[in-house]
Amino acid sequence: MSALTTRPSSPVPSGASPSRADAAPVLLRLDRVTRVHGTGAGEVRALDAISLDVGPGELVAVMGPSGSGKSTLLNLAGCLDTATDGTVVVGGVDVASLDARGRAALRRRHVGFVFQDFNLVPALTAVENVSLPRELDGVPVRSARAEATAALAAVGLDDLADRFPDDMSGGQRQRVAIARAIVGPRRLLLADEPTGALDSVTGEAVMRVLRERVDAGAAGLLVTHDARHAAWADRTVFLKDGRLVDSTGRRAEPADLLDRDSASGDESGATR
Ligand SMILES: Nc1ncnc2c1ncn2[C@@H]1O[C@H](COP(=O)(O)OP(=O)(O)OP(=O)(O)O)[C@@H](O)[C@H]1O
Repeated sequence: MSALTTRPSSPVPSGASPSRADAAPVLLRLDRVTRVHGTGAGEVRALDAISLDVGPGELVAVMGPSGSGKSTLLNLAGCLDTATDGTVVVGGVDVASLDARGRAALRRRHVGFVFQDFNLVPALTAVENVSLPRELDGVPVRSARAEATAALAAVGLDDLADRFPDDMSGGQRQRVAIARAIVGPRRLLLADEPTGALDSVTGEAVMRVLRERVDAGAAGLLVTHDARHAAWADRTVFLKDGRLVDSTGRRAEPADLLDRDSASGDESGATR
C-alpha cells in the first residue's frame, strides 16, 4: 500500500476505523498512475504518478482547479479509461488485465456513478430507473426491482418508488441517482459534483445520504469544489497539474495528506 494513503494520526490502514481495519479490503487502488492524453505537441499529462487507496467505509474528497485531472481520475477509477502507466485496481482486479468488455463488466459489478445532472430516464419511474442497470446486467426483473426498492429505501425514498423524475424535487432526483449508484452489489461510489445543481440545504441532505452509504460499507470518491462538502469526507486530496499536492499546492508527501479534522472544510462550519 502506498504510504500516501495512511492517515497521519491513524495507526490503522487508510480509511479503516480500528474496528474495521482487519476486514477492510481496498475497493480502489491507484498505484503511481499516469494518464497522458493526446500525442506529440498536443500531449497532456492529465495525471502524473498518482497513488491513492480508498477502502470500505471511506469517503475521499478530490479538490483541485479546472484541468487539474479530477475527471481523468474518476474515469480511471470507474474503468471508463485506462492508465498510460501505473496500476489501477478496482474491487481487487487489475483493470489493465481486462479487455473493454471485461472492464464494462467490472464497472457494472463494482462501480456506481453519481453525476451533477442526475442522468435519470424521464420516461421511467424511480424504481425503474434504479433497477435498469441491474436488468441490463441480466438480473431477472423481479430481483432487480427488489434490489431497487431496497436501494430506494436506503436513501429514504421508498414511498416515491412509482413517481417519475419530473414529478420530484432536485434533491429527490439526486437521491434516486444515488440509489441507482448503490443498487445491487456495487460498493465503489464515484460522485462528480453531485450537489452542483441543488440548493445548499438539499445539497447537505444529499451529502448526508452519500456519507451514510459509505458508513454502511461503500467506498466513495467525491469530486467537489465546495469545502463544505469536502468536510463530509474522511480526508481530502488536492490535485494540481495532475499531481497530488497538499492544500498549499506543494507536492504531497505522506504526512501532508489531510484527514477530516484538519481539512479546510472544518473551518466552514459544515456539520454532519
Ligand atoms: N480526451 C482528452 N484529450 C486531450 N486532453 C484531455 C482529454 N481529457 C482531458 N484532457 C486534458 O487533461 C487535463 C485534465 O483534464 P480533466 O478533465 O481531468 O480535469 P478536471 O480537473 O476534471 O477539470 P474540470 O474541473 O474543468 O472538469 C486538462 O488539461 C485537459 O485539457
